[in-house]
Amino acid sequence: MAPPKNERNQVFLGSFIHSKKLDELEYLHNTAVCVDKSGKIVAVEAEHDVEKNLDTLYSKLGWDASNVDVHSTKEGQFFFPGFIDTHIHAPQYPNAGIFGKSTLLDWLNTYTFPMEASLKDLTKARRVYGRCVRKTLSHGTTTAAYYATIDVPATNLLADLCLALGQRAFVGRVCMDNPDMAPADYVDESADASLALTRESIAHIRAIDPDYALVSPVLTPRFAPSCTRDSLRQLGALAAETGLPVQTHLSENVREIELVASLFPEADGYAAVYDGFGLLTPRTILAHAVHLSEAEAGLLARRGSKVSHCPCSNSAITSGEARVRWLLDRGVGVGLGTDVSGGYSPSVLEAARLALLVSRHLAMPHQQPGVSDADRERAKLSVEEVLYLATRGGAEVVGLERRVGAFEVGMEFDAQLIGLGLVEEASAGIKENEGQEDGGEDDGNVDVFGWETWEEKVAKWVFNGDDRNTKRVWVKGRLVHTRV
Ligand SMILES: O=c1[nH]c(=O)c2nc[nH]c2[nH]1
Ligand SMILES: [Zn+2]
Repeated sequence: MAPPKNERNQVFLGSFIHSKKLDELEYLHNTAVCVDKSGKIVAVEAEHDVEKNLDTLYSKLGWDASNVDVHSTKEGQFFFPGFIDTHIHAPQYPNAGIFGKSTLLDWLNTYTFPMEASLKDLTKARRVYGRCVRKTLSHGTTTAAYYATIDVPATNLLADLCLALGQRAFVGRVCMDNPDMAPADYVDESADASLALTRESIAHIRAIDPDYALVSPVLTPRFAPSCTRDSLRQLGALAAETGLPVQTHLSENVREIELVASLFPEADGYAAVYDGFGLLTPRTILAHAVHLSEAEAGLLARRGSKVSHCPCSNSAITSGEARVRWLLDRGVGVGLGTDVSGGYSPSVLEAARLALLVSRHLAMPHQQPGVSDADRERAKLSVEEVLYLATRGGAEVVGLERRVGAFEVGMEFDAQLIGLGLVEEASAGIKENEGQEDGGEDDGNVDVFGWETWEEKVAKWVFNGDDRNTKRVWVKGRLVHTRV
């Protein structure tokens, strides 16, 4: 069941920050963003004198003031577009933080497949998926591209929960029909069975959300080694038939790449395997893309396929550093993925901060032999750039760039209200835990003294912020999370 529809129009007043382009944030102060009952932004009035102009604004929009809810920011607060997690495995959520010293292929067998298989139990699946969706919402994730499991009822349950809890989502039943790459109790019986089950899950999602207004299916071959040629061929045909998005993994780990070369010797590289089956489309989300060749990056750019950069996972399970600047320079769209639970954190803010740090590693002198000093320096991503990847970049990766990612007329209102702790002059250094003693809000690790520029406040949020700063979250104009 979907959350109740808004019966009222809404005006959000105060400071709004969003990406204008890759390296530029726009700061809109004293601004009114008007959102109609359907969740669409119908007006953005910058430098709005609130008291004077609200009535004028309502009459311009044909709104009756008695049917409008007004939300204002408090000092130190700002609205930011909701985050887009372009790659996350909901059934792996209980394993977040559990990976030891494993790398991809042994990690899959040791931790991942057993946990995913166990979610055939729908009681367990409900507990895990409910927590995962609520937790990601609390971190400001308004859109998530989820992998579920091979199990249809559990996959459908994840879609139901996203709709009920109000998160915009892509939900994919995982296809894996290669018995050599999976435990006996966690594998599709055949390529035909894999496709039939996938169609079943698509039909369920179409039944609960006919226009895919909030939740959409996504075709999900796990990765090339998990799938037979027959299932990859049928999935490519299904992508062409339905126009549905596709998500899979690409070039994450060196041993995985060797495995792909041995399983698909006819293909000229890992990306070419997918291309040969029609799976590189403008709606394809490729997670990781750490070790791509120049030819593969060119192929992705020509096909319009996009990359989900997962710096947390790539660091945790020792996969490597994806070259984000290098991909962007070649015309490949990039967004951020938490990749729970290869990645240990469900937070896209954490992914943004790690994307920035990993880009600094690429700029270090011992890295990338043969690359010039200037090009290494260019690898560095800024605060503005990683926030772009977390919002507009992600929207492009999941094909929603016209609908979400910024505060623009015509877009839908997917947003988070961010609050940063202001250190009071009078009490600073006197009381301990002053927030709690005052009964005030817990603003976590971000301390703002009042003299910072807005650019500095945003940088402090990116490096020290967490879900304690995410006070409220809206999807399509509906309030879906309030920090208590
Ligand atoms: O990060 C990853 N997580 C997975 O679940 C997976 N499966 C194949 N390749 C994978 N990579
Ligand atoms: Zn993954």
